[in-house]
Amino acid sequence: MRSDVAAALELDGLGKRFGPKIAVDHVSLSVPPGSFYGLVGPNGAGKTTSLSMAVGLLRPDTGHARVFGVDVWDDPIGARARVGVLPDGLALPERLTGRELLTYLGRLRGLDRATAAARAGELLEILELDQAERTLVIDYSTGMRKKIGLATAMLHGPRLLVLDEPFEAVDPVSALTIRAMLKSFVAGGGSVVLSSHVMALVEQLCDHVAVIDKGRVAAAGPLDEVRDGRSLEDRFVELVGADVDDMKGPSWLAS
Ligand SMILES: Nc1ncnc2c1ncn2[C@@H]1O[C@H](COP(=O)(O)OP(=O)(O)OP(=O)(O)O)[C@@H](O)[C@H]1O
Repeated sequence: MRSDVAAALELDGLGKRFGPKIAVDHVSLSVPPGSFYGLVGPNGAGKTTSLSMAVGLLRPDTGHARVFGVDVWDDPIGARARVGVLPDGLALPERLTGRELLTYLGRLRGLDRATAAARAGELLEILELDQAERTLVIDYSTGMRKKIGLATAMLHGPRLLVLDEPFEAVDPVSALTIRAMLKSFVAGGGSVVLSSHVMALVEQLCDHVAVIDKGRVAAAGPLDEVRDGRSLEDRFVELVGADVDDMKGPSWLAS
């Protein structure tokens, strides 16, 4: 496949088993370049496992993942240059300040000193982390870690961002900042794939969506096609087969 016409991200029959548990069962998805793609699914559906395989962090048992036509396992360096990743539970060097971390990672990714410093400063300011200039990453709150993780994903100027729950634990003002940043990234021709449990957010931000359930793709495509005239939440509940009438708390808590 030629990279100038390729999907931003293509998953082709990805599968992963952990012992007897089939976490991901032949997932195939195509993310068009320039799209804002949401991945939703119940807890344990296989979203994180799929995204980890998609960006080369976890080796699949079956299938392939390609970033702009570049196979993430055949050409990991080529693929990594094109994608920025916010993984679940990102491990960061903790004994650095946010600025030191971004500058260091920028240099590791081949940016010259001046560019690394300028991008670090700009990202810290946009994400409102510049106040934490003298704070070590180990002392960051969960939301601040999410924001610095997002900054590390963007630092090398990739054309695709793959973000596992980027809004989790982020305060509403920061969430607005991140949304605006991602929207302008897409408006400028970038592509975003993100997972989220917040249907309203996916509905507002994304133009494409995939519903993952029990390791499989239950539905995927343009948002309006997947919603099929309903809210995403209603469609989601319908697709994953939740019995809303049967939902109740423990009997001892009701009395
Ligand atoms: N390293 C692992 N070892 C064993 N089982 C795993 C491992 N990672 C994931 N699983 C299992 O694979 C399944 C899919 O997990 P995954 O984390 O991909 O789901 P998810 O859709 O991201 O869930 P959530 O929305 O709760 O984050 C789950 O049943 C999980 O317990």
